[in-house]
Amino acid sequence: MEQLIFWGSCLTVLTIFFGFLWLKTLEDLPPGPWGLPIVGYLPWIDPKEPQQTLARLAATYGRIFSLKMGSLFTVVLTDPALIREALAKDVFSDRADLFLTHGIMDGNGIVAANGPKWKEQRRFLSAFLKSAGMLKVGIKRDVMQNRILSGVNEACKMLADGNEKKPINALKVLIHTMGNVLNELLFGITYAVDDPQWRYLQELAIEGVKLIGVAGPLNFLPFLRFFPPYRNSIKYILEGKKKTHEEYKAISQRQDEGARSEKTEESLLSIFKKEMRSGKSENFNEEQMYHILADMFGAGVETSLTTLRWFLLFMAAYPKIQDEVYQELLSVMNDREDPLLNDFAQTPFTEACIAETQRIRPVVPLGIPHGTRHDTELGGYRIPQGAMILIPQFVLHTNPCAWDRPHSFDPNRFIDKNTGKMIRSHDHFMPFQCGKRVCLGDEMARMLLFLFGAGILRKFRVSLTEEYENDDDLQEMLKGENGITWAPKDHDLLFSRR
Ligand code: HEM
Repeated sequence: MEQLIFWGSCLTVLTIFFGFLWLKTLEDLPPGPWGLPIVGYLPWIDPKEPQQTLARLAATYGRIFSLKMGSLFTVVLTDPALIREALAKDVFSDRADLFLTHGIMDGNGIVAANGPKWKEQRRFLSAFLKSAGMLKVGIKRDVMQNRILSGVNEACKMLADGNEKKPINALKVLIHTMGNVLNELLFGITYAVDDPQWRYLQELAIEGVKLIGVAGPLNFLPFLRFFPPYRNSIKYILEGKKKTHEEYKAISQRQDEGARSEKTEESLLSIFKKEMRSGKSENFNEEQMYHILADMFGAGVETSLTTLRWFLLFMAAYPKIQDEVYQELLSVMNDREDPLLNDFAQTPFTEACIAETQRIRPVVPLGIPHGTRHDTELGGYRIPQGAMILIPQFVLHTNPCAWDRPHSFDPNRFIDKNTGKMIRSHDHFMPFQCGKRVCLGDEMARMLLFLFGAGILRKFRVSLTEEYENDDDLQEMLKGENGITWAPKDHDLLFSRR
């Protein structure tokens, strides 16, 4: 009996001691909800609409809070000033240790890279995009404009070829045409619409992004990859990565064997290879080249394409707003059917509709996570090294203190009532994030969205099919679906020639 009391007392003292030590580790961390061992807060995160879970937590905990995603300590920032302060610093510029970035991409490419390698590759890509015409002014900008317009024209031709009473899934048209704008930029080639290899790459882009989400359990509990249904998803993603790299290798070999043109010489592939041959840096190697090309294609096409699909969907859902856009385009373009980048400054309502689409349906509603390089401090709290930093765009974009009726589609909120001009900067609007790692292609994204959006609406009236005449069905469809991006559910639209 005495022995039992002795061991019982020892156990109690040890429990209190270790409990105290554990509580000490939580001291000064941002507040937040408790979770369970191993899985953390994951069981409470709505897998279909994780952005809604974070919005609810933000309403309770405010501008900065923390939670465990699996065993990964996560800090969520919902205050624009804190976000700007953090993302301007080197210490917040890494990527968090997710299965997607570290397990599958192994820190290669640009999106998953960290430290000096990331800095070097970012500098190289930024210079490349500028030389390719991603500029606010200058002659080179026309090169980019023409490149995009050839995609817009092909898209409009494909939409016009359809019977205007027959609904069209715009995804198929846009992924081919917008994808080819990026193919030309990255490889100097475009694919024919029925090229089987291109069809496979498109399918991969459409299906692959559905399989793993930023807040998905696989990112935090990598052992799940051995169990169904995750096993099949990972198999598909890894197989896709391998086949994509094989296709890039084949393109590269064809060009080495003489299949060259002015366009291939100016492509990212060609410029990367020159850098590789110069031997200046070990980060310019073949493996990294395939990752960079895949990253640029994924980051450029998936985001812009999904935003454009949301835009067309909202235009179809709100025909009066669409008519206002059409009238504005007509007043600036008159008989000219192809939009130009210079029209952008004179079409504030069109620009406002694109911005409102990005506000209400940010394609990355939880943002692209960052990670901390070493222990640091933010907003008066301690942030440990290796923490994941989430910038939930959806929470910022729908904060009721910053936006009137945040869940209504209302482009006029971006129009200055006195001047009629577009309000370009808004504290709580960050579709491209900000700071050191801000989207590298933000200017090109604006060009793509305007030229494709205005080009299509100048030529076509876009409408919903009968399927969505009932408002409940429409609202259900507008909830979209979450993967790497938040995309509209599969749908068809009617395109009638103006
Ligand atoms: C509507 C379209 C787009 C949206 C909403 C978007 C949004 C974003 C966001 C939120 C990030 C993360 C920034 C961060 O980590 O702080 C990002 C990164 C990136 N974006 Fe975009 N993007 C778009 C289009 C493009 C285009 C057209 C390109 C290039 C052709 C591009 C290239 C990149 C790259 C390379 C990164 C990684 C930057 C890095 O890790 O340093 N994006 N984008």
